[in-house]
Amino acid sequence: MLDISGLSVRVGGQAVLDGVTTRVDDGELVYLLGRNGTGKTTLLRTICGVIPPASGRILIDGKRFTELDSPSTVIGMHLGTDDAHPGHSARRHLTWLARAGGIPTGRVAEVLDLVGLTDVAGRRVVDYSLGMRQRLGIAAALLGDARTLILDEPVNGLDIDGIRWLRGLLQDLAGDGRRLLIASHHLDEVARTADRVVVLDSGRIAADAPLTEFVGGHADLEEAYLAAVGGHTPAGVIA
Ligand SMILES: Nc1ncnc2c1ncn2[C@@H]1O[C@H](COP(=O)(O)OP(=O)(O)OP(=O)(O)O)[C@@H](O)[C@H]1O
Repeated sequence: MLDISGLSVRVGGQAVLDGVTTRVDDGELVYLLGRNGTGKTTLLRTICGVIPPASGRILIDGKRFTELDSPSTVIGMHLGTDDAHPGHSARRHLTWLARAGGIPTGRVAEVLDLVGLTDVAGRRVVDYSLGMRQRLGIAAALLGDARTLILDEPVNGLDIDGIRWLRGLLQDLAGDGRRLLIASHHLDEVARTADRVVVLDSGRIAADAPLTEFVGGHADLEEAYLAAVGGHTPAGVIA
């Protein structure tokens, strides 16, 4: 289980997350929604140990990130499409990540295959399209075969086939009992696959409910989302 409790985060002297409490259970596909600048990426980066929390607690299988012996085999992360050195090939990037994470390099070919990049694995990342870089980021997240997966807007840039492929992959991963927390603005995908949605608004949890319960009496997911964020102009960071 991924368990987040009373999490507050300050970035550049300003409060970005305030008292965030939620969890992702085994086999759950949870989408993190919210307006631009409301703290989704900050939450995902804090879960992945990139940003230290000001207060609160994040437990992954009962341990804090800093207590994990082999983080890449416990939590897989895709936090952006520009993580790879542009002059390196996908294969070289993943091999480096595998070595750094203590993962057998034989796994590289497996994840390249899983994301459909085998045929272009020798090409430099600078020549990759956004969709290909998304696939590479997803491959990196899958490298350690971790049971907790954190993905920041993985749908962006994927073509229609790619979106369909990713949908199936995410459902398979959740079906295997993995827990997934995914930030997204793509409500079509959320409506198709989410078990639960968590909505952030100005750094606080505005809603956290199973998809069917969240949509509830609203016409559709979009209406439910807009009701959850109050339909107001975003206030930016917390005062
Ligand atoms: N390195 C930083 N320095 C200063 N402020 C930052 C930094 N990173 C994020 N912030 C601020 O934190 C707030 C939350 O940003 P964050 O990227 O987490 O939002 P988000 O919900 O992921 O947005 P989006 O949907 O646009 O990706 C914003 O006000 C942003 O300006």
